[in-house]
Amino acid sequence: AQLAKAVADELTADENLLVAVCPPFPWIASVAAVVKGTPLLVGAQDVYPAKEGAFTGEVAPEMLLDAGASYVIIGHSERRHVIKESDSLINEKVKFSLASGLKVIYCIGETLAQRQANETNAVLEQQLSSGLAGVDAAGMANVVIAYEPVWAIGTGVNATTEQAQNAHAFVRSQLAKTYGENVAQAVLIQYGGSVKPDNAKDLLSQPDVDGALVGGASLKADSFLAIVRAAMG
Ligand SMILES: O=C(CO)COP(=O)(O)O
Repeated sequence: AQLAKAVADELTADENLLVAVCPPFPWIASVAAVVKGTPLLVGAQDVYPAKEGAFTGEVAPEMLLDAGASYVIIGHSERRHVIKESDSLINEKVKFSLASGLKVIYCIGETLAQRQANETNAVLEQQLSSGLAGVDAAGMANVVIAYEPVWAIGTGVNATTEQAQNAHAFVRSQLAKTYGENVAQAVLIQYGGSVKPDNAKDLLSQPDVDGALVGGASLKADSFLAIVRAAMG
């Protein structure tokens, strides 16, 4: 909550900029309390797709909304690869969260082996179609896509501006095929994976890179704010 407050204190409202922090579950309510009335929004890192029931250890969308979250990250690479969430569970989470009134940050991205095998676009296409199955064009108004190449997350090795732009342009072209050009242009596509103050400006200046999903560099107010400033241009 201290970190979120330090960030919120420095943020000025800007209609062209959305900034959210997504703390682990135990801190959502305390973070939401300190950023209330500021432009800083709050999200969760995961959710379970049920309103209520016997799902010990899981957290429902209504609980997140009640705690003050408006966003939820779904399909993060660690959920896919470490926790072994299936495409169908991820899709249930996306649909249920949207129906519950949460905005979704839907993460996709290829592993190093998939990139080296030239499978990046195929993986992105598959993750988009499976994760967003059943989401209509209106629903996409509440979806942000985060392109996070798995090999770039927490490694210090970010995608080059060209790799990021190519992947983002491909994602947008896929969205255009499914939802039409207007929806595709309106969807925010964030890049994530070793975003730092010194590479944020170059990455964010790419035409199809609309934002950043920041991990390690978000853990210090100074570096997170430097990235926010880079996003402001
Ligand atoms: O996974 C990420 C954000 O969710 C990225 O993490 P890093 O910025 O630490 O690479």
